[in-house]
Amino acid sequence: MTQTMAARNISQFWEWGRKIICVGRNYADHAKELKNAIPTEPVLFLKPPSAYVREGSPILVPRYTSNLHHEVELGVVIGKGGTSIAQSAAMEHVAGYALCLDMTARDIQDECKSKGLPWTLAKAFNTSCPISDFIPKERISDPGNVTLWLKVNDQLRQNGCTADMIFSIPYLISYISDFITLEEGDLILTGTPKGVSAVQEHDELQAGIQDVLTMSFRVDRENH
Ligand SMILES: O=C(O)/C=C/C(=O)CC(=O)C(=O)O
Ligand SMILES: [Mg+2]
Repeated sequence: MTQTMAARNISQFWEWGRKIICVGRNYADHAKELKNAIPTEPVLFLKPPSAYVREGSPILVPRYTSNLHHEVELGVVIGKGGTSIAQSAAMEHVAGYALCLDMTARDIQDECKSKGLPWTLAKAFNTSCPISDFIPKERISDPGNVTLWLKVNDQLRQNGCTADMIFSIPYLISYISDFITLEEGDLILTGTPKGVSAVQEHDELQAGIQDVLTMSFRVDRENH
């Protein structure tokens, strides 16, 4: 019997087990609301692919946090890998976008920061990266100027524009690829604008990118 491998489809990149590279403090208004200095270089951290959660499944509040925050972000999906990518060529490496949440256990992050420890348990737990459907590149003509918003139980909490990013998407792709080889299917989370706040079990989160797409997630408590 011959077995054929199903062709991999970038529109399901979250199934590929690739890297999720996150940029922090990339909006001055968010850096200020958390009393952080404006960065002079991108702040990077990682999430594992097990962080992905798709619409229809809940965001689970880890049992060890009592302050889980939402952060709405534009995700950039890499279509062509590379190392030391020039800024001028960076957009050729983009296959498309996704609307993403960088769920953050803020109390754990604060504790890690005060002890000089990594943010892994604050940022990389299961379901810490809710994502929308894949958005083909052609559907967002200027990713450097789109609005992102997030509501909790119908109340608007975040409403920002990617034009306010400190480091642009081409700059981030070039910067990251100097240190970490980018591969097809990797996702870059480009940072969150101001308005982050706590979510609770049973909350309903809705988020959107301009007139391109919306997504919804329910919050549940982890029960093991
Ligand atoms: O330094 C802090 O207190 C918090 C930083 C973040 O959580 C950074 C982000 O993930 C972001 O800005 O999107
Ligand atoms: Mg973030």
